[in-house]
Amino acid sequence: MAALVKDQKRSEIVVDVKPDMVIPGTMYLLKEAYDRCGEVCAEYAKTFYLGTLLMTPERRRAIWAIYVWCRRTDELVDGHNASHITPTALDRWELRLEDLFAARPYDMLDAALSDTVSRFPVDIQPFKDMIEGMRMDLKKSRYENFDELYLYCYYVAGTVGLMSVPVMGIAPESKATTESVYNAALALGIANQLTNILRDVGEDARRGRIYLPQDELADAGLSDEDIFNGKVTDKWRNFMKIQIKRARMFFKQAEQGVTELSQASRWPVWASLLLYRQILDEIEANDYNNFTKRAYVSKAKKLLSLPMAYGKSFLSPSSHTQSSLLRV
Ligand SMILES: CC(C)=CCC/C(C)=C/CC/C(C)=C/CC/C(C)=C/[C@@H]1[C@@H](COP(=O)(O)OP(=O)(O)O)[C@]1(C)CC/C=C(\C)CC/C=C(\C)CCC=C(C)C
Ligand SMILES: Nc1ncnc2c1ncn2[C@@H]1O[C@H](COP(=O)(O)OP(=O)(O)OP(=O)(O)O)[C@@H](O)[C@H]1O
Ligand SMILES: [Mn+2]
Repeated sequence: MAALVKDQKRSEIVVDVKPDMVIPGTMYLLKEAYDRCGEVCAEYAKTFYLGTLLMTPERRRAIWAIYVWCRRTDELVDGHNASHITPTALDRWELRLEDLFAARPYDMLDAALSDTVSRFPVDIQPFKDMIEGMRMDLKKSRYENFDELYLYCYYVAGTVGLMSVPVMGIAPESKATTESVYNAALALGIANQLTNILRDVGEDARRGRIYLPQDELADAGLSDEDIFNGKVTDKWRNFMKIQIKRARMFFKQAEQGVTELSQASRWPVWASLLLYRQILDEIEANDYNNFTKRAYVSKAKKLLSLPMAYGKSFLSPSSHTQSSLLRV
């Protein structure tokens, strides 16, 4: 009898969690949709893709779906058709986002994300904020101070951290507050974006954009002209040292949070943290010439980072482990 009650309960949960099981054929389409998301991720971001291969299958495909939505959002303002993009197009993209969160996806790739947000407690706000970041990017090409730049980084990258945590999961044994884990995820997004900006200074300048705090440039005795001329001077080196130091601070802040994630998610996040942070080392190795040289991490270094990340993934979450060790 007890077993029967148990079975009854279990099947209720199954129906609750997987409404798509009801329509024959949907599961097959959904698999196709997720597979396509995986292909897009593999094509655009080998490093992230590699990282996701280390996750559990459910989490992996959910991260792929999130990745693809972020990539499509970014392509709206950065891709080939970007010059035709208007704020109205972004408004339409936001309506479409609301629809997919309400289980009304427009296309296959949206359908994958729609399924993901029905399975994991992902909030719509960071997605909306990312679109807001793209709106900002359309109308703004200078940042007065770090506060303004931080806000931009939150919109386009901090949001990715917030979207990912509910999928990656916090370790059940972790004693860290949920808030502190989200703060670390936010910090990793900011750190990645700051690194991305420092790597791409020359490329962005050629598009008339300077994602560096204007007041700090002035303090260093630098002007927009200096960036457009792209000459590596001591003033530039000193400015860059400060910017790199700040990006590393955000990576440091993120480190504490990675350890609180569920075991299977720690390795890929460590891997992406270590890999992305090394871009900063490469900028230094290029003697701060980020005008004409693109800092990149060699294949060998990328490969070496994987076992390093694996090792770090065994650092245990904050729990009573330490105090109980002390008690022994
Ligand atoms: C395993 C893992 C790290 C998964 C996250 C994958 C994911 C959903 C990525 C989305 C990335 C994306 C397409 C964002 C759109 C805006 C954008 C382009 C941001 C830049 C990314 C770098 O991309 P790339 O090098 O390809 O740049 P180019 O376009 O080629 O110039 C960003 C710099 C931001 C990326 C930010 C993150 C990946 C946030 C990472 C934080 C977490 C995964 C949270 C981890 C949790 C804790 C507690 C630390
Ligand atoms: N097929 C490609 N065509 C054009 N640019 C590319 C291509 N592949 C990579 N890039 C550019 O070169 C940079 C470095 O590429 P790399 O393969 O090291 O990283 P990735 O594939 O972008 O992965 P991640 O973004 O996770 O580091 C990328 O950020 C991207 O801007
Ligand atoms: Mn990339």
